[in-house]
Amino acid sequence: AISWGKQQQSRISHGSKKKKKLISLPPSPPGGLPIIGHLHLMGAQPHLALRDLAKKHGDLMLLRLGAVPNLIVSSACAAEAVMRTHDHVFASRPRSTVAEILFKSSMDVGFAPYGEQWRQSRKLVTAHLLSMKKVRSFGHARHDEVRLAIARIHDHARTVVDMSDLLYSFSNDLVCRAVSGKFFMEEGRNQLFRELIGMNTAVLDGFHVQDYFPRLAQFDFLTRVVSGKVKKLQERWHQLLDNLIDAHANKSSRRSLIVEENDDQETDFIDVLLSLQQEYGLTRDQMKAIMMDMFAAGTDTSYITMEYALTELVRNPHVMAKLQAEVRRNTPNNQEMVMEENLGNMTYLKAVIKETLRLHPPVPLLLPHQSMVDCTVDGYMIPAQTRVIINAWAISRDPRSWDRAEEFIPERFITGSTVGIDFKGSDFQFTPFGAGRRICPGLNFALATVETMLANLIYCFDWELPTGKEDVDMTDVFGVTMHRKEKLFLVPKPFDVYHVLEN
Ligand code: HEM
Repeated sequence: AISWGKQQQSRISHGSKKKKKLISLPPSPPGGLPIIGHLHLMGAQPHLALRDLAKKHGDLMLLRLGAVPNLIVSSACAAEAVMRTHDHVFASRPRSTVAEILFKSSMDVGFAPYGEQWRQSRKLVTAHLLSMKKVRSFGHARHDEVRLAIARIHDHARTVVDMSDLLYSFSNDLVCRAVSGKFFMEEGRNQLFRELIGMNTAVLDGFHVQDYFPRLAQFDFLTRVVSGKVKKLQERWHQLLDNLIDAHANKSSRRSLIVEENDDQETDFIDVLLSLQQEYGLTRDQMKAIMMDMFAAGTDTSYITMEYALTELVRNPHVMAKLQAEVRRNTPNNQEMVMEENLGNMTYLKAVIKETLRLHPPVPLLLPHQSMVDCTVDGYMIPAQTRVIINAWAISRDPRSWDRAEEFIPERFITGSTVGIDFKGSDFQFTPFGAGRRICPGLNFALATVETMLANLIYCFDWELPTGKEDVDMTDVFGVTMHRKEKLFLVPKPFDVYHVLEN
């Protein structure tokens, strides 16, 4: 345990009695209060508050939030120490009571502590649900869903369209379709999914006494009320997912299709999980926890990325024009849509998406990590069971790593000193998907979704702000995922895609 002495100095000794080497804890801001510790310093925008504190106290800093010690990581170098050099120590997750109820004792991937159960689920997800091959096999489904979304926009062309709602529905429907195939639309299930996913985000985002004051929580009335609410939500999820699994299990012919490992077919995640049940010894609860993870992790994140990308494009007309030229030049002029095979040469599109993720990482503090044993990082002692918050948002706007860090300049990924920097987990100044053992396994799924949709939005329409609007409000709302406060309303003007060459 950490001793919070006068200077928050817990010193441990190494070596023989004669040669004692003292190692101190990372610096800690003054002003910690009894009981709540540094909680009051976090405010409504913790990513900003933590960045400002780090400027004064260092890139590795220790904060006590309630009763829990938190290591705050605020530079590329410190992030590399935690997610590469000592990744094996920091690859666990802290206990989250809400996640434990929702995901039945953390049988999922995202909230599970490091260990055999997590390793198994993670292997299953990366090898069978989110592999590159599997992502490619959803190409038709993606095109279908993009086509539907584009048709909806056409229906409202030249009027003000709620693009936030449209992009959210698109993202939601695509993940639902990947998980449960054509069943997701039946009986209005996509609406039910939408409601339950929204409720998940709300409970996972909330402040929960038990996570900061574990001992107090057992006597806390509010904790019991919240737990009751989460249990009800969990029951609704389980009813829905049980129905879906049963419907799939009854279609034995579909299952035999997968046993043949015919991955090019669009087989949904439930089909795959059923076919792997024996090999992985999967229980129903595990299957449901993994499915819920896909909804929780896959919907908001992709939607937020598309919404910010479109917002930045509208605010930066020269970037929009350059991207539009690239997308229209690289799409054969007899096509009504951009197909995935056309995306290969669209370097600027990829740079625009990178720049969006740099300025607006949807998960600004990543998911919390936790140390499993005592460890020395950068000369500081980090005790076992320390929660770790990586301020990816601050790091990807850090002027020590980025020129004109606050500006939207996709070109920085094509020429200059930051060319070639990628988000795949080896450039620690840019980790919107995390890095190391806990890196997001949905990266390729997300990219395929965002690239295809964005290319089509830009190809099929010219975009304008509603009359009377000069700019878009960029206020963020902080949470596990951070999104724009205001909805994005835009006016789409259809582009005559068959006359690209003449133009
Ligand atoms: C632009 C979209 C996305 C972003 C920015 C994103 C970002 C992240 C981040 C930051 C983490 C935590 C990494 C860490 O702990 O260090 C994560 C974890 C995870 N993501 Fe994503 N994600 C996205 C899309 C998706 C999609 C589409 C899926 C699945 C369909 C997905 C599934 C997961 C899962 C299962 C985890 C937990 C991994 C683990 O704990 O081992 N993500 N993601």
